[in-house]
Amino acid sequence: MAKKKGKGSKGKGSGGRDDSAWARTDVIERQHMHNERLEKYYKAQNILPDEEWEPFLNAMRDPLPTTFRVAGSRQAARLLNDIIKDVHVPHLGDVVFEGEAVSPPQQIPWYPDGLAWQFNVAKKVLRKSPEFKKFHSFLVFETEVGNVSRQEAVSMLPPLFLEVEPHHRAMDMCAAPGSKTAQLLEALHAHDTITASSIPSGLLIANDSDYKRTHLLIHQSARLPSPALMVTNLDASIFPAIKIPSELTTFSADTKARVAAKKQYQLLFDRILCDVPCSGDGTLRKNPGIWKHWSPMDGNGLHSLQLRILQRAMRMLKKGGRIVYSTCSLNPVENEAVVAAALKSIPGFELVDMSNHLPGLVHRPGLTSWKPTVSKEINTEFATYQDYVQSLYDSQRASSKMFESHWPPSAEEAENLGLTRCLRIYPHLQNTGGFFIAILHKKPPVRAPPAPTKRTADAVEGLDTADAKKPKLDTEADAKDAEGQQADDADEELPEEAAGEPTSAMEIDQPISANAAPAEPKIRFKKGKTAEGASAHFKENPYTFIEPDDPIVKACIDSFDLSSDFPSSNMLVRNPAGDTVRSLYMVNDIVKSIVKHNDYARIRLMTSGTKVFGKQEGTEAKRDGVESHFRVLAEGLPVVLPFVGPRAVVHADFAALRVLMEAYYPLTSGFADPFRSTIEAKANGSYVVRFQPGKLEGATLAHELVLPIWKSNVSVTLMLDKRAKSALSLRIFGEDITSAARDAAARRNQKSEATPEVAVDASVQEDDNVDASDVVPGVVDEA
Ligand SMILES: C[S@@+](CC[C@H](N)C(=O)[O-])C[C@H]1O[C@@H](n2cnc3c(N)ncnc32)[C@H](O)[C@@H]1O
Repeated sequence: MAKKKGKGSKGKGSGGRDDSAWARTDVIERQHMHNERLEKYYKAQNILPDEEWEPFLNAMRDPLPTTFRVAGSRQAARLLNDIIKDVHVPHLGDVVFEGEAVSPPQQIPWYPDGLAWQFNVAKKVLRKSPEFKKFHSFLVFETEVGNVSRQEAVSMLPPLFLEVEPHHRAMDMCAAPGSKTAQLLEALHAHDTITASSIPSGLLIANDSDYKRTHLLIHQSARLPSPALMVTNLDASIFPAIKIPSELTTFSADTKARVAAKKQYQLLFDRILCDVPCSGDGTLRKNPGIWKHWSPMDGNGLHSLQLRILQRAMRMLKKGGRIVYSTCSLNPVENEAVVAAALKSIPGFELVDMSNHLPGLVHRPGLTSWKPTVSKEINTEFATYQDYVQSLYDSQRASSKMFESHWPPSAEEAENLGLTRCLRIYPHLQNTGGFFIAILHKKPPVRAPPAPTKRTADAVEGLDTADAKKPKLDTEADAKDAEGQQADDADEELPEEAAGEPTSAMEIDQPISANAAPAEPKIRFKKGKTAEGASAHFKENPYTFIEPDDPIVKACIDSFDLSSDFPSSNMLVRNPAGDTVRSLYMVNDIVKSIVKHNDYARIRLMTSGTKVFGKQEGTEAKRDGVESHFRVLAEGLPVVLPFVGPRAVVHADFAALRVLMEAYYPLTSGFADPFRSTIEAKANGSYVVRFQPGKLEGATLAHELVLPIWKSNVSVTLMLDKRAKSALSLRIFGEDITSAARDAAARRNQKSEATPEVAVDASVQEDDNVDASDVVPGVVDEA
C-alpha cells in the first residue's frame, strides 16, 4: 500500500522540490527507464490504441522541454512577451551547440495570447551556450521577480479551464507551491494596469495542508500582491465552513429583506480548483526516479483522499459554479474513478465538455472503463468490487483498502455521467507531461411554479438546519451508499414553496442559523487529537484590524497624501498585542469580513491581503527625523498607487532612473534638474517616483514606470531589492547596470576559479537556495 499521508505530508504529484521517494534522486539512463508493472498496468487500462503505445513510452523517456509562462497582469505580461519575441528570440535563431543547430524558444500553441513558451533543448544547452547566456540571465531575474513562471506546460491548463473573473470567490484547495495560484490571482486581477493594481471584489483562498509548503505558496504569491488573497493551512477534505455576514451575500433584495437580516452565511465559491495530491506518474519525464519506484498501490491509496477533497469542494460550490479537478497522473483510479464516485455521491453536478476550449491543445477523452489492480503485482482479474470482496476471507474484508469506487461504473452509468468529457493529455501528443482534467459544473436551481404559501425566514433557516444535520457523503465508505442518499441531498435545492424567486438565497451563500452549526464536514481526528487541539497548535500571529483614526494610519494618509476613498478601515496588522507595528496590510472587503467573522486559528490563516506600508527601520529613519517612519513598499505600491496624492509623487526622467540603478545612495546633487530641485525641496521620507517613457543611449523605457524611493538628507535610494533592480535593468537596459551586479562581478574577479557561466547561477543560489540543475532557476519549482 502507498505510504499513509499524515498531516504535513504531501502527495507525490505535489510538484515543487520534493524530498520524497519520488524526488529526482538521480538521473537514470534511458535503458533503465522501464517498469514492468507500470507497462502492464497501463496496457491493461487500454489507455491508448496499440499503435500509440511505443510512441507514448518513448516520449515518457525523453527529457521534458523547458517551459515557462510570462506572468503578471495582462498589460505588463504582453509588454514583457514582446521583449522575448522581438529582442531575444531573433538572437536565438541561429544557435549551434556542439555542432548541432538549436531551436529557438517557441510559443505554446494553445496558451492564450502566446504568453507561454517552450524550449526543445537540453538543460546544459541553455546553461552553457554563450548565445543563451543573456537570455538565461533575463529569465533568471524575471523569474525572481515573478514576471516569468517556470512551469510545466500541462500544469498551466487547470486555471485556463477554471476561467476565474475578478468578482469570483475562488478557492485553490491544494495550492502549494503555487504556480496555479499565481495564474488564478492573475485572472482575479485582470483589470490591473501596468503600474496600478485593481482591488478585485472577489477572493482567492489558497490552501495547502503542508505547513512548510504554505510558505512556498506565500512566497510565490507575494509576487502578485493581492488584497483579495488568503492563504490557509488545512486539510482540504475537511475544509471548514467559512462564515460571512448577510451584507456580503448576493441574493435578491426581496430575499435579503425577509431572510438575511443579521444572519451569518456560509461562504460558497464560484470557482474551485482541486489540483489534488496524486501518484504523479504524468511527471515521469521530469522525475525519472519514478521509473524505479512506481507502484499502482500509490494511486489506489490516494483515491479516497482525492475523492474526499473533490466532495468537499462540491459541498462548498455555489449553484452555477465550476470545479476543475486535475492530477498529473494517468491512473484512472485517481482520475475518472474519483470523478465518477463524486458525481454519484452528490447530485446536481455535471461534467462540462470543454474539449474545444483551447484551440491547438491535443487531448484524448476520459476513459469509461478501467481495471483496478488489487495488488502491486497487477492483479486486475476482478471485474467488479463484489467479485473482489467475495474472494476475501471474512477477516480480510474489514481491513481492505479497496472500495467500490475504485471500480468503473456500468457502461450505461459511465455514459450518463459523461466521463468522456474528461480530458487526458499524453506525453507523445504534444511533447508535454501527462495530465488529467475534469470540469464539473453545479447546475443552477430549477425554477418551480410560483409558491402558494409565503416563504419565511424560518423556512429557509429550517432548511439549512436540516442540511447541517444531514449525514455527509465525504468518505469512500459513505460513497457506497451514494445512490441511496440522493433524495436527501436534493433538499439543498430551493424548497418548492420558495422556488420561483429570482436568483434567491440557496444559490448563493448558505445561511447558518443561530442554533445550527455551519455545514462542517465530519472531521475524524486521529486518536488523541481534537479540533481544538488542531487549532491550538496553530502558532501564526493573528491579524488585527487597525482603526482608520489610528495615528499610524493617519500618518500614512498624511505622508502619502492618500485620497478620501483610500480604504483605511481595511488595514490590518499582525502583531501580538503591545508589539510595535512593523507592517500594515491591506485587504478587500470580502477578506476583511472573513478575517473579522472567523477565528483565525480555526481557519489556520497563514496570510491575508498585501503588505503596503513598512516601518523604515534603523538609523536612516531616526537620523532623518521624519515624522512618519513608514514607507510605501514596492510590493504594495501598485495597490496603493491609485490613492496616492500629488504631494507624495515626484516626476523624473529616464536619466534619473539610470542614476538610481547605478548607485545605492546617489547624492541628490548628482541628478539633473528638474528632478534635483524637486527632490531637494522635499522633506526626508518615502515618495513615489513616476518615470516618464523615453530613450537613453540606445535603451528605451517604453511605458511609465512607478517606483518607491526614500529621500534622506543628501541622497536618494531606490527602494527595490537587488534582484528586482537587476531584473528591471536587464529588461530596460539589456544589461545589469546595478551596483549590486558590479560588486558581485568584482567579487567574482577576486575568485579566480569562478567562471562567468556559473556566476549567474551562483548568485541566484546565494539568496534563494535554488537547485543548481535548474535551467531557469526560480525560487520555487513548478508543479
Ligand atoms: C499536485 S500538488 C499541488 C500543486 C499546486 N496546485 C501548484 O500548481 O503549484 C498537491 C498539493 O496537495 C497538498 N496536499 C496533500 N494532501 C492535502 C490535503 N489533504 N489537503 C490539502 N492539501 C493537500 C500537497 O501538500 C501538495 O502541495
